[in-house]
Amino acid sequence: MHGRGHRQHRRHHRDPSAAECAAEPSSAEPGAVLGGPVLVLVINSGSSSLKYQLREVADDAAPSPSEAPPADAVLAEGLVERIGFEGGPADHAAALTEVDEALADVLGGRQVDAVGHRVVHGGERFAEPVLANNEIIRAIERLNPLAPLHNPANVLGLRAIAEKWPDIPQVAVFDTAYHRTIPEHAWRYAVPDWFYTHHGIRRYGFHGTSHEYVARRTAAFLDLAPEEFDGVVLHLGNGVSATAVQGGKSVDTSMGFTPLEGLVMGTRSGDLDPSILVFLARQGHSADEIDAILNRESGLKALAGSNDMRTVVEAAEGGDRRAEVALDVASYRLAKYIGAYHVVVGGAKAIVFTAGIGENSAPFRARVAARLGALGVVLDDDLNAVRSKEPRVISAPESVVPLLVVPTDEERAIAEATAAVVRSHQRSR
Ligand SMILES: Nc1ncnc2c1ncn2[C@@H]1O[C@H](COP(=O)(O)OP(=O)(O)O)[C@@H](O)[C@H]1O
Ligand SMILES: CC(=O)OP(=O)(O)O
Ligand SMILES: [Mg+2]
Repeated sequence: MHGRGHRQHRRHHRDPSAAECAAEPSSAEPGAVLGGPVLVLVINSGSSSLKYQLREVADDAAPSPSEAPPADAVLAEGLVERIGFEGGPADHAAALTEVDEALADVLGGRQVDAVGHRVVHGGERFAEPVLANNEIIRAIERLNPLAPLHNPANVLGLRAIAEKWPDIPQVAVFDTAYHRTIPEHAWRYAVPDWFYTHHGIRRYGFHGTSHEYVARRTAAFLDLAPEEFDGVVLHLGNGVSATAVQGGKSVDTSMGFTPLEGLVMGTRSGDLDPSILVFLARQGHSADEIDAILNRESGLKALAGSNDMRTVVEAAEGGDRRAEVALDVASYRLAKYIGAYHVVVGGAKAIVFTAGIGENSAPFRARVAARLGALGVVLDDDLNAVRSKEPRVISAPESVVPLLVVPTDEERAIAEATAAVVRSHQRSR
């Protein structure tokens, strides 16, 4: 790993014979990948950061996480932060140039077969990953106002790559897609029809790539077919969302029209009385100000002064009252949703923690578990303290509903979806 300020680029060393064999089918001509491994560059652009991963997807890789991918599937990965801020690259195009430089070494003249982008908002139109062209990119751009922290950066990433590598197929993988199975009684807000018919205002839900991957991986861990899994998946990262999964499908989720609704997040408020917005507007705050306050200045950051769960937990352990209250508010709100979704799915077979906080913060998981006594949940403190990258049980054997930690891997899911789209496109030509 070498870092220049806010950059981290990591190259993974692998068996040279494997690299050679992988180099064979890779070419700018997408026809060459059919049947062979597909070399995918995964781009996950945030508002001011860009995560990437160079991954090889084996020809027999089904989009099922029941088996671990080969240890050497990831050739390189990295993170560029502070895009548009002092010390960071000027814009996403400049960030991509840095990624390009970091990858030049690893690729050594090879060309990637495809680029897979995480796109946060796919609106009503996109229910599946799609091959991106100018028209698709414009359609994604029209959704920018619905995911202001995310979609503009996703569009920039798609355009910058199209300019840099015009012949490489690009696939957009949508956070909203998995939630297209949510029934109308769960997606509809109780407002006049024109909200929906004129503005598309409904619950869409996000983090779908992660929720779907984790639901499938959990089913495999429990020895169930994906469609036999009913449970509650908690994606606790910078953005936080809970999904009610029934029969392997999303039937409700805590984020709504935008990724602001629902739970307490790093910098987002989650649920609040909508009258608060009207009140603030009447006090003279502009729409942009209100938007910025609720998306960037709220959540843990507002309650405890930091959006980083590690800092908040340390502060609470050191006796900081604001941090203590922040953890109480966040864990209480999460427990309420878990209770609701246990009802929604007709009895969860598991409650599953994932993403940065869910996978790593034993103290936060313990605070949530402590509020689930009415469901018969019993945490095992020793199991909860185990640090591992593997799916695991953290509840006691007598727990009526088991608590699990199941690591997510959005990059793997995006890479596999991208390879599948490119292959099916080739077959249909
Ligand atoms: N070892 C850890 N212990 C506790 N919290 C952690 C740990 N590692 C990461 N986190 C928390 O995870 C959150 C970020 O989650 P992540 O899934 O990486 O977010 P995103 O991908 O949305 O940027 C932060 O609140 C961070 O503090
Ligand atoms: C949709 C969303 O909130 O994404 P993230 O957690 O990456 O901010
Ligand atoms: Mg995330």
